[in-house]
Amino acid sequence: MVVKKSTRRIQPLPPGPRGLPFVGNLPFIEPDLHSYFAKLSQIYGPIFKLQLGRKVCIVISSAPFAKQVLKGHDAIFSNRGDPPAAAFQATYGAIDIAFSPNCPEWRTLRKVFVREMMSNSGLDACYAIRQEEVKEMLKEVYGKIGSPVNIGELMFLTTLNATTRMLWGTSLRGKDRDIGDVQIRHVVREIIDLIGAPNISDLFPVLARFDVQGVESKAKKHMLLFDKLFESSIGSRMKDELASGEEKKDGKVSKNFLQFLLKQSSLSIHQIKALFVDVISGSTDTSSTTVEWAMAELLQHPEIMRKACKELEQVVGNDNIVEEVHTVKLHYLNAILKETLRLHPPLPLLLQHSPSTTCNLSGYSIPKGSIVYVNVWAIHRNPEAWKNPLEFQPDRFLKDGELGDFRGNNFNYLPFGSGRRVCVGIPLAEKMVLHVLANLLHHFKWNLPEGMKLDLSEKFGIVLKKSEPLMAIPTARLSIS
Ligand code: HEM
Repeated sequence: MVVKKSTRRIQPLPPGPRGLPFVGNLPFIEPDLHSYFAKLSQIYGPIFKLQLGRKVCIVISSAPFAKQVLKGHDAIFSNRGDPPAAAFQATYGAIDIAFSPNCPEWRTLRKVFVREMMSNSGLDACYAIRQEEVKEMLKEVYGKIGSPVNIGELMFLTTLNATTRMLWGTSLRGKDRDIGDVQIRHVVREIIDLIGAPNISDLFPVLARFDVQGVESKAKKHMLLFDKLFESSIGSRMKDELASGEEKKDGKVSKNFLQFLLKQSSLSIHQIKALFVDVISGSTDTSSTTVEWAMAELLQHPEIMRKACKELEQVVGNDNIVEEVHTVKLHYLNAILKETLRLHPPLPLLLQHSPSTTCNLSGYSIPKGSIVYVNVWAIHRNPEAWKNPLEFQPDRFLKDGELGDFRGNNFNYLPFGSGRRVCVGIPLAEKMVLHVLANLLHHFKWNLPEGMKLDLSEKFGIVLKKSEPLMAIPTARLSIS
């Protein structure tokens, strides 16, 4: 009998540090994963492997590998694997956009959201809402002239109220509300923290049903409040006698997204709620951390802040408040936003990707179901791609327009990811962040509280935050208020 030897070569896994039996590399993991992974990539190269409990984790730290994952093999890698238990709870069983696998239901939900809410016409239809919320925010800051303002919180609540109004027509402001914006802010933050926190039950599937750290039960508890909020907004919308799809306010007719969603027979109520979780949690923490980092960098670089204010004077004029239409003409402010997203990408590792089948990347085998992180934080600081990468220099984006393409075509710059899983909220994020930032700079002069030193250190989580919230003191710049 002739035994034919297999000629197929077994591809190796990427290199990586040796771990211990059973737990793998878990005992050596440092809390700031983005910088820890960047350190490991200096030793093991642009693709390396860690064994975290029973899970294989692959970390990508270069533009060419990011391109292979997010473009070349995008169909395979545009899955999420087993989502963290907290994410599963928060998204009604991963039937949302962010944690669902790449499947027909996911594609439909993404398409509906992008086409109806994020299109130019969808966003134009609710411009008045965003403008009103920005005015509310300015009113609040005028009321705090001379006292410290928590910049991240200010942006968080502005985005939260604008978003809920765009979604279902009412904001969460007002003392007489059952569930207020501050309460929801707490829940959103808790849920995002729980999704980002290391959970032993996620890494050892045999432990999953024991919920060792109680992460799953905490997420369930927080979701009760969210669900109550959604139930009341969906319920009242369904009962609304004006369910024909229009809400009249001050004689104006405005539409909201829920009215449209309820008419889609292809979507279940659970999918609609899961989508709301995505939009609220996807928009608030990311946008608020971006504005907070931008303001922190501007306070650190007064000459850049002065240049931004000068541009505002020229484009907007000192007798006007900033409208969204102005923001496209604010080239320097746009460059400030891009530089902020480069140095402080709000999702430093994107969301986890996971191949639906074992796949080969430059000779390395990436096992089906492994967790793949793209360390955009490290890619954005690569000295081979960026001159003086650690310095805050918005001008770099003025000189070269293509450098700042954040829609996923430049693999050295991926603050919103790329490919099938690219962020669905880019148009809204861009509008809201620029609009708020422009108004904060145009209306007020900002200073740090007496004796306070600016701390630019980071705290890792799914969303990369400032370790200390930025407090800054406004004084009025303009005579209009
Ligand atoms: C500065 C603001 C924002 C930043 C930096 C940001 C960044 C990102 C990133 C990096 C991803 C993951 C891409 C990947 O996994 O490869 C993502 C996904 C996502 N973002 Fe954003 N985002 C922002 C604002 C928003 C807003 C305003 C919304 C909602 C209106 C939103 C909704 C989502 C959703 C639903 C996903 C999941 C997409 C999917 O898995 O198919 N984001 N975002």
